[in-house]
Amino acid sequence: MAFVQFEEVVKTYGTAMSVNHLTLSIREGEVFGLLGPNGAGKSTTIHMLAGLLKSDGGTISVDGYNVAKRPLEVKRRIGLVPQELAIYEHFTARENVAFFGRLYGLRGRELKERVEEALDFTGLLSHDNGRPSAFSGGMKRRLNIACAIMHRPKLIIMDEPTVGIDPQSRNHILESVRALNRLGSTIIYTSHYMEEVEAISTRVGIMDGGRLIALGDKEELRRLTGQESKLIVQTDHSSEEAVAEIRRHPRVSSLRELEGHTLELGLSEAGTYLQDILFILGKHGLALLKLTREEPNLESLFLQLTGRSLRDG
Ligand SMILES: Nc1ncnc2c1ncn2[C@@H]1O[C@H](COP(=O)(O)OP(=O)(O)OP(=O)(O)O)[C@@H](O)[C@H]1O
Repeated sequence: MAFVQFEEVVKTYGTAMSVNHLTLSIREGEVFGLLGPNGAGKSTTIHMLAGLLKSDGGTISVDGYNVAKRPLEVKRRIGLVPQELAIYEHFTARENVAFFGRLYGLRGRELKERVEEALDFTGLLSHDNGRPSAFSGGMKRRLNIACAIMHRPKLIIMDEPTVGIDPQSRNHILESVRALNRLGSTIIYTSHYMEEVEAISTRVGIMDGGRLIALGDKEELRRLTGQESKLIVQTDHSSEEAVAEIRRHPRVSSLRELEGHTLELGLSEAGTYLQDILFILGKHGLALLKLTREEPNLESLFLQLTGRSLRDG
């Protein structure tokens, strides 16, 4: 059974449909990446899931509990890391995490242990008495995460947790997403950074204009693009014989000759090829100057589905 289930969920603002009949199942143990440009409906979707926003139609359930009918059961299972920081500047890091722990009903030794655990997990233990006003943007985000995970939720929802932060904190956050998942939490993660989503998600949903326009694991999405991997080969000079021979290789499905003694090869699915190509180049006395492989990515899939770039928004 799905751990998170959206069934024909709708949210409208005035006449505009921000979420348009969304049906989506997320299994327990997944790191689910929700990708889409600004305004796609990602935040609206997860705010409805977390019970912060009422849907105008359809149903959402978490672990079998209907979000509208059993909000407390759902909230107990969810840790939401919001896009806007939800921490108190005048509390220390430790006081912030403890504050959220009390909201979740934790007291005494259990509270103390969980605070320790959450600070340690987010790498903030040595800054526990510092106040967020003196923290970097990345440290504030990590504190935001500590507050959201301290009750060990089964489902962690992160809304663009790495926007505008330094690379070190970004890596720390991505690493903690993986670690939380290994510890058993299901993760839903929104982003418009496709590299990030590609790197950490087990499955990806792509939203645009309130609709889910693609869904699958990386391999399924790659097949959706219908695009091949490309190999770009630059040599010191050109040879027609070498080109003819490479063109006949069973894995080479297309070949384009580019400027500067460069070939662009489209590669079909199975089988080895690199050894053979290098052998052909050597046989015809060509020296290899540069070799790069380009994989189709989520950006190209989005472009193909919508005719727009993800980054354009
Ligand atoms: N409170 C609101 N009132 C009116 N329109 C809203 C409101 N909240 C969101 N919208 C609209 O709903 C649509 C989806 O917005 P949403 O914030 O869910 O997108 P998003 O994919 O999360 O984008 P971002 O990456 O910018 O957070 C947008 O067109 C937005 O303008």
